[in-house]
Amino acid sequence: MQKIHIVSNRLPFSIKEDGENITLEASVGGLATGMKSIYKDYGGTWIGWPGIDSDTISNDKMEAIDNLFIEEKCASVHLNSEEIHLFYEGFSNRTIWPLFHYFTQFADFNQEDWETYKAVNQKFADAAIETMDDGDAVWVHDYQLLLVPEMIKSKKPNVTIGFFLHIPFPSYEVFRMLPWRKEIIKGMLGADLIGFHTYDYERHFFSCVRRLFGYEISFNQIHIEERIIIADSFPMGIDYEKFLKSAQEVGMKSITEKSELHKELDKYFLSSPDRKLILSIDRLDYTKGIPNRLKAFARFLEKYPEFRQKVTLIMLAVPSRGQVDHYQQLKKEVDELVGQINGAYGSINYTPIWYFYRSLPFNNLIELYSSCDVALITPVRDGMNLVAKEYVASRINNTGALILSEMAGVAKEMGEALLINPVDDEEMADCIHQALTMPVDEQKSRMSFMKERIQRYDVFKWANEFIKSLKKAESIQTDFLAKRITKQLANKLVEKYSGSKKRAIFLDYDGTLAHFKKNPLDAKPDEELHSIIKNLTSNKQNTVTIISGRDRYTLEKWFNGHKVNLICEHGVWLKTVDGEWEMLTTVNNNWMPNVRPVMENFVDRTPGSFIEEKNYSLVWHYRKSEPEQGELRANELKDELNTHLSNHNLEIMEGNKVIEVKSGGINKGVAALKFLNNQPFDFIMAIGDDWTDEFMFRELPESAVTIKVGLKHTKAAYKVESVDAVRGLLKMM
Ligand SMILES: O=P(O)(O)OC[C@H]1O[C@H](O[C@H]2O[C@H](CO)[C@@H](O)[C@H](O)[C@H]2O)[C@H](O)[C@@H](O)[C@@H]1O
Ligand SMILES: O=c1ccn([C@@H]2O[C@H](COP(=O)(O)OP(=O)(O)O)[C@@H](O)[C@H]2O)c(=O)[nH]1
Repeated sequence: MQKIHIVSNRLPFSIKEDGENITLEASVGGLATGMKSIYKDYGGTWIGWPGIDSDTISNDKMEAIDNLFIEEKCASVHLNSEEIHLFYEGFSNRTIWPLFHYFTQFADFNQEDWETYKAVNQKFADAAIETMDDGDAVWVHDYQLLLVPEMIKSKKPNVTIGFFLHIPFPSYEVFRMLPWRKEIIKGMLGADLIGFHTYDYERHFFSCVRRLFGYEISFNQIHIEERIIIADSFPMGIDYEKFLKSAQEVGMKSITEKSELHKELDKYFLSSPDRKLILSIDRLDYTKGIPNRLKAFARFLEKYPEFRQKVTLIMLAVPSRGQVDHYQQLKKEVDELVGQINGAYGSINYTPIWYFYRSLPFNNLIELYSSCDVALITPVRDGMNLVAKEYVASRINNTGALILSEMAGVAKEMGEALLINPVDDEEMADCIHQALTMPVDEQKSRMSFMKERIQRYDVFKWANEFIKSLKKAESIQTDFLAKRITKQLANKLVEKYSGSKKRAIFLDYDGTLAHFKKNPLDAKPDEELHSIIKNLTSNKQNTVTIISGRDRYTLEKWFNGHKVNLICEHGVWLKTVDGEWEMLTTVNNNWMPNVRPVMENFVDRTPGSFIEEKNYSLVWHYRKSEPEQGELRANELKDELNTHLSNHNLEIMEGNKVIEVKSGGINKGVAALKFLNNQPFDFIMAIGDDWTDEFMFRELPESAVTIKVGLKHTKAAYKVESVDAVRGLLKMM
């Protein structure tokens, strides 16, 4: 990996104008802080939108701004009024944002917005492509740029791409509402590594990938024909030391050094020693649960009147996305609620809510964090929520209490906070009471646990862990490519094949010669496969064997007329070209009456699954079932079977969406060796796709050409990506 570039909607600087003078001001946000260490250390460029409407400024001024960005190793992507309206306010913030935060009733599905979203994503991708060399890596951020990974990958397959989603990834039941759901997933899958804040978002993503595309997922790897994609969770952190140090500095300031805000806070506490402050900070966004929070605060004042006059809520609402109607409506609602509550509970010398509708400079934020006794952070949904971590980091003596919504990603890491349901006014009101009356020892104990965690996993660690995984994703892909049969390697294998005189060729059927079908009986050989087998078997030097888990009647019917040997049921039966069926091993099936009812119970409980009965095995198929349920039940079934099988010499085999129970000691490896029977073959080749084929790969002599179909870990010497690639190779022979 050479340089690492960053692509995000916003650049990490904002433009400051003072008359004619234009300067850039560095953002202090978490993303900007974490990424600066990455793109500068790795000599990359940060590609993004400078945050201005290119229609509103002259070309000269735009050029001057671009040059300022270039000095900071940033490349700007210009957006005009229409693009800002349809891409940023439109598809990003009127479609994806509400939908991914479960505000389905707010989500617009507008074709024009979608078209512009695609076009603007292409603009970002093109800017990245122009900046990158082969071998570089790029880290793309967030929901505004979901299509960028695929757009880059399709033009530059030799760069490694990371993607991080900063907002929740919703459950499939919500995601499926999106008319362009497949395109969005395809866009993300252009990345080699996809990161989320929490495991819940990750598993929702996997579930969408499975349902929409049926791709195989093992552990956290998605297997697509020619690529492996890793998805993982990386909970974003903050610059812990910076918050801690700034809070220490604030604590040491003399009266004259203090800001106006800080003096006001001091005055508030001095006026009565038992006064308390509750803090609320967020962008004014409907996902942040501000109206519910206000109602709960009002309920608290109503339910615990002894706290009136003594407790004030400081509410900082930072203006955000003001052109989007739902944000305008929220502003109105919040203004009204604050007015009502202050009207109902306030007096000449007491204002229950101090409401600021603006952003505050960093130092003021620290003053608020360190002065407030309670932080009330109650989003209805939030990808992470860094404010919660910043509050904890700024509590230098470990006092204070954090009330946190269980719907924020950060709640997963903050088990010691007072976790609440953000729409439950009553619970929140009681929690406010609990926080305000919490003994100091308890505050310190809870706070110190949380602190330790956010100190360890800070924003730098977060960024470095992501890059480490990106490098791992790159090496997994390289390993695959090393075993992969390229055109060149295929030519070499064909040369070896042609130079040999007596050849044994073992071919698995499903997933190797034929694509999987929902109903296994539909996977019969097509014209192309018949002609491949005909061609291979017409060469007298070839001994071709189909070696499969299937029952003998099906294979005999399908390959009737071909000069091919058949090994069925994983090695129980053999039929040579002109011979009759013979058993390769002696087995009995007196265990079946015990096992069948167990499987039947699983068929009843798992819609779409069914039992296949072979002569010497029973198979439970779940390809047609709901994917997660199928896997869950498969594990359960294995567990249950183990308890029933202890008296028999049986084996449980896990194939591709099947669990097969058969007599022990039978497998494709044993069968292949018996078949070879020490004959002098000078070329042995075996191709297979699943776990049952690994027996063959292991047992055959080292000189054999063993080939795995798919990207999973294997004993085979080579890998090909698909059934079509297998057919391509066989056609060359
Ligand atoms: O760029 P804006 O439209 O002004 O919005 C500001 C940012 O809001 C979102 O923040 C998210 O990222 C945080 C850090 O990972 C996370 O803590 C929070 O829960 C998210 O909502 C958005 O994802 C960013 O792209 C915006 O720039
Ligand atoms: O006046 C303000 C208020 C907040 N913040 C910062 O805005 C970020 C908010 O991030 P969070 O993850 O909590 O929510 P988001 O707004 O990204 O959804 C935090 O780093 C705050 O310190 C800020 O810079 N100025």
